[in-house]
Amino acid sequence: MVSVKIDSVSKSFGNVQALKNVSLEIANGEFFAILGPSGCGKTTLLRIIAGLEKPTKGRIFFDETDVTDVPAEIRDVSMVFQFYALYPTTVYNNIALPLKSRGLSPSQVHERVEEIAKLVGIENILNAHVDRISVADKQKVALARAIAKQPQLYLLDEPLTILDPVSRVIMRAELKRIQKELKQTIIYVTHDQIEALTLADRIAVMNFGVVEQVGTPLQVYDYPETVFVGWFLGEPGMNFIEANVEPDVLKISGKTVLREREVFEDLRSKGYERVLIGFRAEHVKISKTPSTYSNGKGVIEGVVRVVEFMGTYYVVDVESDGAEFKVKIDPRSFSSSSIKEGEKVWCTIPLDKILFFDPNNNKRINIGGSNG
Ligand SMILES: Nc1ncnc2c1ncn2[C@@H]1O[C@H](COP(=O)(O)OP(=O)(O)OP(=O)(O)O)[C@@H](O)[C@H]1O
Repeated sequence: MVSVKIDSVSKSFGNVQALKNVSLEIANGEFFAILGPSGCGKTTLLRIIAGLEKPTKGRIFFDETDVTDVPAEIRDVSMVFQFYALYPTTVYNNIALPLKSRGLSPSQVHERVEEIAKLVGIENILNAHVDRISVADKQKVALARAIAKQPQLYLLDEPLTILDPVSRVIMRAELKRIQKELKQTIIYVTHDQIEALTLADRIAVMNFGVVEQVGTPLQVYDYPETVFVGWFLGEPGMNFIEANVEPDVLKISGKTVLREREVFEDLRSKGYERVLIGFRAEHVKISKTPSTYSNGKGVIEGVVRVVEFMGTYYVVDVESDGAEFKVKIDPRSFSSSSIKEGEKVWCTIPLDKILFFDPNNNKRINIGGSNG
């Protein structure tokens, strides 16, 4: 297994700049996810790491070795794609072929096929033709074949996207188990935040060819460095509202929502008169009884616009003088009769769950103390 260093990589296709100065370091044995919306450059980056695409600028290193000009065939990586491409033969042969080409003896091949099949959970279908197995099993065979190559690096490009929702959840858990046993470096491309958050040791969140943030799942979720990362992660994404900073209070549309001298002195000393406040829907407490701001919490008055039942939770859209935000509520602490559309509500947010962003560049402002 290897570590991977991506050093200032850019890639253009004609006028399209698919990657803009991307730098990342992936540690030995790390499960590293590249997460972002469609078209953000994830696949291009993976293909550059595999050697299937050349960067316009920048270098790629495996451990200390510069592999930028090393052809794909000798980079010793295994790729698993969204659409598996299997040999039209039995499951057994699909796993055995890479082993044979590595020069293993027939008995070694047999032993290893059984080992890998067991690891991936396909030991019962070894004799089946790949045309006759389920989509989820086909993806498992693709993974087993990748493992049989015993590469120094695994590259997975949306391997679960093709599966139905139920198989996807099962395979996600399986992948996590397999990775724990494999203990290999894996780079995993996905647009699915749940996959990235549940599987990865660290995540790079990308947007428009740029890496917006790299961090552990908790870091990127709790302390997004940019508005995009806050918005992209979470269901629903983070709320953002523009607010005015006064010497000791924060106001939204002229109404005080937070009184916290230290924080606002800090913001004003940094030159901010306006900021974006960011907070997650699940950190808001909604109430029909009036509440006022006090130390350690902010209060936003508003009117309920929409109440949506999402199965395991409710999302309430609240409007406050033109600003809108979402509140997430556990059904156990909510009866749909209690909060109705059109009603006035008071929404409380703990100060340590409020982040501040620069409205000019959409980056998070570091506040001394609890704000990351
Ligand atoms: N061979 C190519 N020729 C021209 N443009 C390309 C090529 N490959 C990718 N692009 C463009 O580069 C940008 C990034 O594409 P890429 O496939 O890397 O994104 P992605 O994040 O993987 O998206 P998706 O999840 O939809 O595959 C897109 O605008 C895409 O149209």
